[in-house]
Order: sequence, then structure tokens, then C-alpha cells
Amino acid sequence: MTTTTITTTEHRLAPDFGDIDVAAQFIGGHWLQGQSEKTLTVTNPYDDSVLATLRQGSTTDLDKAYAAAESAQKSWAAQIPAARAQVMFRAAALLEEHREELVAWLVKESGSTVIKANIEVSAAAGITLEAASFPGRVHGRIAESNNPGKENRIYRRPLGVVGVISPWNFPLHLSQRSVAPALALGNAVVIKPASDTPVTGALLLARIFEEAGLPAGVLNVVVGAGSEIGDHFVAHRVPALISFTGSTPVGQNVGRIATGGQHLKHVALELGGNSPLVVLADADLDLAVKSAVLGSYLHQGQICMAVNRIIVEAPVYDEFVERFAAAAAQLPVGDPSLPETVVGPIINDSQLTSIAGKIDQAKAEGARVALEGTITGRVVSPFAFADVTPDMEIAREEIFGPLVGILRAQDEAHALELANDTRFGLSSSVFTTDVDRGVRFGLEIRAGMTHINDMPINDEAHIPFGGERNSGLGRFNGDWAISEFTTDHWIGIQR
Ligand SMILES: NC(=O)C1=CN([C@@H]2O[C@H](COP(=O)(O)OP(=O)(O)OC[C@H]3O[C@@H](n4cnc5c(N)ncnc54)[C@H](O)[C@@H]3O)[C@@H](O)[C@H]2O)C=CC1
Ligand SMILES: O=C(O)c1ccc(O)c(O)c1
Repeated sequence: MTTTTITTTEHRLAPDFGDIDVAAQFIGGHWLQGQSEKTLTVTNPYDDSVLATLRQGSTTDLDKAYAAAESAQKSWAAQIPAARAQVMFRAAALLEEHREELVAWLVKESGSTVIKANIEVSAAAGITLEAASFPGRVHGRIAESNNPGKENRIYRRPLGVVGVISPWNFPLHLSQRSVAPALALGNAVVIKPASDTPVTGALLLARIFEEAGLPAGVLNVVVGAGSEIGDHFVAHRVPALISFTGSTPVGQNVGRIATGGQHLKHVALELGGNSPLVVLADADLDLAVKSAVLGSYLHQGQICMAVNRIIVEAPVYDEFVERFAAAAAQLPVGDPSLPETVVGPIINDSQLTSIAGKIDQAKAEGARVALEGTITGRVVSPFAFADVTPDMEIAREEIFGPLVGILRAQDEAHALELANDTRFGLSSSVFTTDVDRGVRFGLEIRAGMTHINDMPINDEAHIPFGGERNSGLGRFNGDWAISEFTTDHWIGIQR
């Protein structure tokens, strides 16, 4: 096991990622140019400055990456738990040590504000530390048999090779929350990051694990267009599991290929959301307003757990709308590199067009403008719509932008009906001064996660994260990640 010491703070993870023609495929421990005819220009969504130009990976690169992973996996899994844990500890330390550089890359590549980027680096380091505990937490069983003289052993084993596909909104953490657990549990990994964020979504993590002493071939990165290599990535013979995080339509396609192709494999799908934040009449309105504002507009609403619908019981509806709009209007908006900015740029023109369309549609369908935002370049300041009804697009579709619809509930039962009137079920919130009432209400919401008197944007490395209905299949974090990235093998011994 190589030991790596970082001698000076000048040591940078990505000395050449800012250069043109960066080697953006990491295969078998080597940095390589992609073999695709296509190039990818990575730009800053705030000012369109060019951050890197790279040759994309081809299906041939992908075949090499999966072959390298398959070849390296067995010896990696055979390493003692403490050795695998040590690599995770080093990787977590490197994430912290390079926090400034990682934050700077998240700001310039994904439009993250400094506030959000720091949250993300902490989350990535947190899941890496949690993963460091996994090698010692894998347990099998010995069970009696109904057959005389037979002994039943159930071994918990790594799956083999895991394919990770990650999105652009929390690129570092949403890759790492699959990669670190998978590696710690003895799997090998191939990552395909989102094309908007190849550096923070995969290449920096490859540098981190390279520095942390992960053996060559155990982690591989292929930067390529989902449209060019996506299907091959999923259908490939080698991966035993595809861990996908992204939109529901793309995730459903991944699921179809993973289960309907020549090589059946497990899928873990973390998909879209349409989170309700419910404010009951007895709520602490100060707390509800603050939580709803942050939960709606952090990272410009580009978070799968973000508040999409605010459902307010009638007696406090008008006061809530007025206070919410006033608070949202105060949020610092603009240059994501400024420490105080809360709302930065939208990731790309396609997403910007989609958001502008949702604003126009809300107005066309008769929603009342409670807060009229502005669109300057790719920066969309907070919009809020009142008198929203469940049939409006802004209530039915995932928004993934800095706008929110506020619906009026006649009573608690109606609030629950509205909260569940969606095909999604990821996160949710309910505000009430009666916590027991909140828990009862929360348990009736068809979602994977509900927060009482807190915003729906929450994630803790040891707590199950995931959704129901069209928000996905499976759970991340803690024991749930151990289950996700390992499998049972029954060994029966007949004496
Ligand atoms: N549930 C969760 O934890 C999260 C869900 N999301 C969801 O992701 C969406 C935003 O992220 P995007 O990157 O725009 O989602 P997306 O679904 O467009 O892309 C996600 C990933 O899939 C890849 N991809 C695209 N086409 C593919 C194909 N045919 N085969 C395989 N991979 C393919 C993309 O390159 C990217 O790496 C939103 O809907 C958001 O709700 C985002 C973050 C977390
Ligand atoms: O899906 C997301 O957007 C998202 C963001 C941050 C997290 O910590 C997370 O688990 C998911």
C-alpha cells in the first residue's frame, strides 16, 4: 500500500484540470484522453468562462474501464477491512484538506454558492468517514438446517463492480455517496459523471482516491455523454449494480435496461422529487417561513429534496404568503463566488429555458404572483406563486429552480390530501407546535423522508436517504448502503 503525504498547501488536486485538452478518463490507474470523436467544453454557468476542454470517452473506453474494474476488484475485496478503511480515512482527510480547492471548483463548475459548496464538501467527507466504518460492519450468519448433518452459512459479499451515474447538482457528494460505500465494501467502481460537472462529479474524486492509495483499477472514470455511452454503461456485462442518481425519466430508462437486457443487474435509483412543505394552523410561523425560504431557494432550488409546494392551512395562509415573499425577496442573489450569495446561477441554458417556461405557465394558469423575480443571464431571483391549485403544472411537475407554488388547505385532512397528490415521494416537511401531531401527519405522507419543523433538505450519513413512488428505489447511507452494495451467498455444508 503506497503511503502519500501532502507536504505543502500548494499541493493541488487538479493542477491540469484547468488546462485545455485535459486527460479526463481515469482507467486502470492511468489518466487518458477519451477516444470519442466528441469533445466537451466545461464552462462556468455564471460567466461562461471555459474551465477545461476534454475528449469524451467512447464505448471502447468504457469497456476498458469495466475490464480494469473487474480485474482489480478481487484483490481489493481480499484486503483486510482495516486496509480498506484506511483508504477511506485518508480520502476523508484529503477532502477536508482540499476543501478550499473543492469549493472553488464547485462554485465555478456547478454554479454552487460558497455556502452550498461547503455544505457539499462536508457531506462528501461525512459519507466517506461513514464508509470507513463499513468494512468492520459486514456480518454473515450461521443458521441451523432442517437437513440432518447440514450446516448453513450465509456470507455477506461485495457485489463485484458497481456502475455509478451521477447528476450535476451536488456532483461531488452525489458521486461520493455511492462511490465511497461501494469501495469500502470491497467493490470496484466505474463512474460516469454528468457532462456539466465532470471535474467535481468524478475527476477530483479520482485524484482524491489516487492520493489516498486506492489500488489502480479499483476506481475508474469515464467522462462521456449519457446519450453516447449511457445505454452501454448500463447494459454492460460487468456491473452487478447500477447506482443512478438523476431525473425520473432517465432513471426509469436505466431501470428498464438494467432489468430487461441480456445481463440482469441490480439498480439503485435516486430520482426526482416534488417535496411538500406543510404549514398547519398552529405552526410557529417564523420558523416555517425561514425553513420554507431556505428549503425553496438554496442552490437555486436545484436540489431533489427542495420545496416544490408549500401547503398552508387557511387560517394562516395570507399571513404566511406575505411573510414568505418578504423574506425571499431579501435573499442575496448573483455571483456565486461571493460568500454571502444564497441564490446563484442555473446550471445551463436548457434548465434555464425549462424554468422560464414553468414561470410563464404558472401565470398562464392563473397563479397569483406573490413574488416577481427577475432573470439576468442565468441568474433567476426567487419567484413565488400563491393561490396555486393542484392541477397547475407548478404543483404537478418537479421544478428544480428558484420558484415555488403556495397552496391553500381547508384543514389538516385537506393538507394531507394535497401533500400526497403527486407521483413523487422523496422528502417532505410539516410545521406544527404539536410534535406528536406532526409525526402522525408525517407518517401518512407517502414519502421516504419527512421532517417535523425543519426543511425537507436533510441528509445524514448514517440515516436512510431515499424515496418512494417515482422518486426511486432503494436507500443510501449507513446500514442501508451496506445492504445496497453487498449481497448474500448461502454456503450449505453437508457433513
Ligand atoms: N433523488 C436524488 O437523490 C436526486 C435526484 N436528482 C434529479 O436529477 C435531475 C437533475 O439532474 P440531471 O443530471 O439533469 O439528471 P439527468 O437525469 O438528465 O442526468 C443524470 C445522469 O444521467 C446521465 N444520463 C443521461 N442520459 C442517460 C442515459 N440514456 N443512460 C445513462 N445515463 C444517462 C447524465 O449524463 C447524468 O450523468 C432532477 O430531476 C433531480 O430531481 C438530482 C440529484 C439527486
Ligand atoms: O438529491 C439531491 O439534490 C441531494 C442533495 C444533497 C444531498 O446530501 C443529497 O443526499 C441529495
